Amino acid sequence: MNQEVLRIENLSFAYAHSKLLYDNFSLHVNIGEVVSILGESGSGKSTLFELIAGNLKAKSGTITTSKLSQIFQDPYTSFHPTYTIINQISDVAPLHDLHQLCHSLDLDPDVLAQKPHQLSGGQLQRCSILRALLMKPSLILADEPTSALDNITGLHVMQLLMQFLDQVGILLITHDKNLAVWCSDRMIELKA
Ligand SMILES: Nc1ncnc2c1ncn2[C@@H]1O[C@H](COP(=O)(O)OP(=O)(O)OP(=O)(O)O)[C@@H](O)[C@H]1O
Repeated sequence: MNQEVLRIENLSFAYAHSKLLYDNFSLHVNIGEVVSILGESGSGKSTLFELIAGNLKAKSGTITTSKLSQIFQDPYTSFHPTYTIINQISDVAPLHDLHQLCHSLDLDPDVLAQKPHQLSGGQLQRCSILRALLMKPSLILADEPTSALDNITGLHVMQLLMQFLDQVGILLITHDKNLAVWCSDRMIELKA
């Protein structure tokens, strides 16, 4: 049976004094699925994540979500610059599966003792995925997780993330249609 990790039903939302950005919008994500959200700048992709994360309140409709973790576009701004990676990860997540996950993510555990600027963008984005997975989510919201990386590194990071689809569903924001076609079960194109 499909295990649903996100259900959005008849969502409507507008920022104050602005036109409706979402009007009766519905979407669902199951474990094992990658659902991509595409759309030009200003079409409301980041706003959707803010609504799902509970940082914004819908005007009407319902959003039902399982435990979620987020991965952001720029790994350098996802970590505090002055603390080591391991300090920042241990602040928010239990470390039981750390070594096994490092292995799956092709990450040398020694890099976790470093500070963010000492790592490459690809290494640091794998650290963001590590942090997200240690929180044991069933839903991952990934906002342009590969766009700060070169194509080959980005594809590798996406492949590593997709290994965990037996445990999670992924909602992916991307501008990259080729990436979306390659990795998605479903694609939703928002209009500005
Ligand atoms: N806090 C806010 N208050 C008012 N309007 C906002 C706010 N945040 C975003 N908007 C507007 O809402 C619309 C959708 O913005 P959003 O950031 O969700 O788009 P996006 O598709 O993620 O864009 P991009 O691809 O450039 O990141 C835009 O017109 C934007 O100007």
